[in-house]
Amino acid sequence: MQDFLALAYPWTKTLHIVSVIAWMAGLFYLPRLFVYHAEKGASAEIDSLFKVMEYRLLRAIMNPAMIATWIFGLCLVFTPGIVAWSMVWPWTKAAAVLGMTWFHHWLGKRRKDFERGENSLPGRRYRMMNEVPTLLMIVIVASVVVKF
Ligand code: HEM
Repeated sequence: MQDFLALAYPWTKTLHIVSVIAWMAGLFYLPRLFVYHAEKGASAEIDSLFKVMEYRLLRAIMNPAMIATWIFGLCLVFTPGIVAWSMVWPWTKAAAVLGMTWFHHWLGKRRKDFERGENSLPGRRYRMMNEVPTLLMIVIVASVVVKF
């Protein structure tokens, strides 16, 4: 298994980065949809259009992309010689990735609130929360590139 992971390393990393891009696109876009939904979703027609967009973005893109990111990321973790747990970067990356996964689930809960017509947060709050994935992404990319 270790030999296979070492051989597959460039492809595993390619698939990891591709899944990360798809996941991040959704993590940036879904809170933007929530901003507009919270502020402009008054008419029944607009409300149901937002609900369909949010459902499809989460189910068809973000959930599969998050699962693929985790699978290929864990394959990289088990590839021999890639992660040195004595260094700091694997721990900062792991903490930020757990934060990103929490944020994904938080968005999923807010989507259900909108679906039930029970959203209680203003657009301003979603604008603020939109900064969370940006900050986590900076920590993650610095961790894997600088490798402090
Ligand atoms: C979900 C759990 C994740 C795990 C277990 C994981 C794990 C890993 C591992 C072990 C590497 C290999 C580092 C190397 O080849 O030196 C890697 C590479 C990378 N990861 Fe992740 N990762 C995860 C999520 C993410 C996320 C959310 C992002 C971006 C926001 C990300 C961005 C990257 C990038 C850009 C690389 C390539 C770095 C390079 O080779 O220069 N990863 N990941």
